[in-house]
Amino acid sequence: MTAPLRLGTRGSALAMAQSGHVAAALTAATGREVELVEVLTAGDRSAAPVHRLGVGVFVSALRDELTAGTIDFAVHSYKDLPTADAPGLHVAAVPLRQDPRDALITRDGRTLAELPSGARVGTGALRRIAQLHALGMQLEVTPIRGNVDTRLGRVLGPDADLDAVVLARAGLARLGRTDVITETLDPMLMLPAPAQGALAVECRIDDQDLVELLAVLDHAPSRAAITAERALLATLEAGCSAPVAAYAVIAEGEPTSSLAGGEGGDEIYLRGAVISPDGTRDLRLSRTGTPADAAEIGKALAAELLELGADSILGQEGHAGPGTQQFGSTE
Ligand SMILES: NCc1[nH]cc(CCC(=O)O)c1CC(=O)O
Repeated sequence: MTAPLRLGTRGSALAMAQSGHVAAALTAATGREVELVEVLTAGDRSAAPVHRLGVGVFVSALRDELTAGTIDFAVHSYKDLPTADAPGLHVAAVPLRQDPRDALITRDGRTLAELPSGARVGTGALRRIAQLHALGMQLEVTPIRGNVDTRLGRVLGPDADLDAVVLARAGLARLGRTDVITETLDPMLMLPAPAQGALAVECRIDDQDLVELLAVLDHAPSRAAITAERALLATLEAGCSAPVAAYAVIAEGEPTSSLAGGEGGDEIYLRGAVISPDGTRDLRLSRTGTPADAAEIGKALAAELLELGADSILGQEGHAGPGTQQFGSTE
């Protein structure tokens, strides 16, 4: 009998939900048993704001265990992964992405457009703070952090002190809590974080059997979308806590018809934004191409944003220079 595969996971409800989901899918597809191994990360131990904890608090502990061989694979929220490659490790699968949009949860059921000026909206992510300010609604944006329940408590709990919070819809979906959502935000107004809603299933690159086994979980269109979004982020030399947003959609083309002489084929549509935290500078562009060119499309869109001055917006944020590894999501 083969020993169960050891899946390292953080202990948070969200991490356990997504690891459990991947474990079940792998067992269903391959018959291999999977055992969850809880790993404590510095991010779980500290109450400090994530942007101060810095580098990869939610990721590096799992990667250390992977490299050391105490676990066989790990599941990350893809948007929390730094753009730099992790030596010796490989993202063996990008499963079907969940809805990547952000969700608004309000205390009294008002939609975003119905919030009065001065309404207190909680979010920790610079990307969300910037886009909320860019709406020009004079919202009072309040930094918050903590796990999903803590954040929801700020607006739904008995001690609610905020009018609204913004959270990733995908996180709520994985926890079975979409019932609390007042409004799923239009990406034209609130463009998601690069790779939001996607998972990365990572193992050691030299574990060839496992690389092949995990590939059954890969969803090619999701991987192409994430490739484009993260190429944009990497080319901007920005990290997952920068006020950078990107969202790629893959449209399936008509099957090739020899009668019509059509080429058919899928198309990728990538939208990207760089917004100053106060919302006064708001660069948004989009680009289309074929999914096979996902990385090039992301790079090209980033280059266009840089031509329009994206670097000076990112520079205001203590933007690190080339070669600097950027970690640490405030999402
Ligand atoms: N660092 C927070 C984080 N990382 C991943 C998710 C859930 C969404 C996803 O998997 O993309 C969240 C919560 C949030 O943004 O509300």
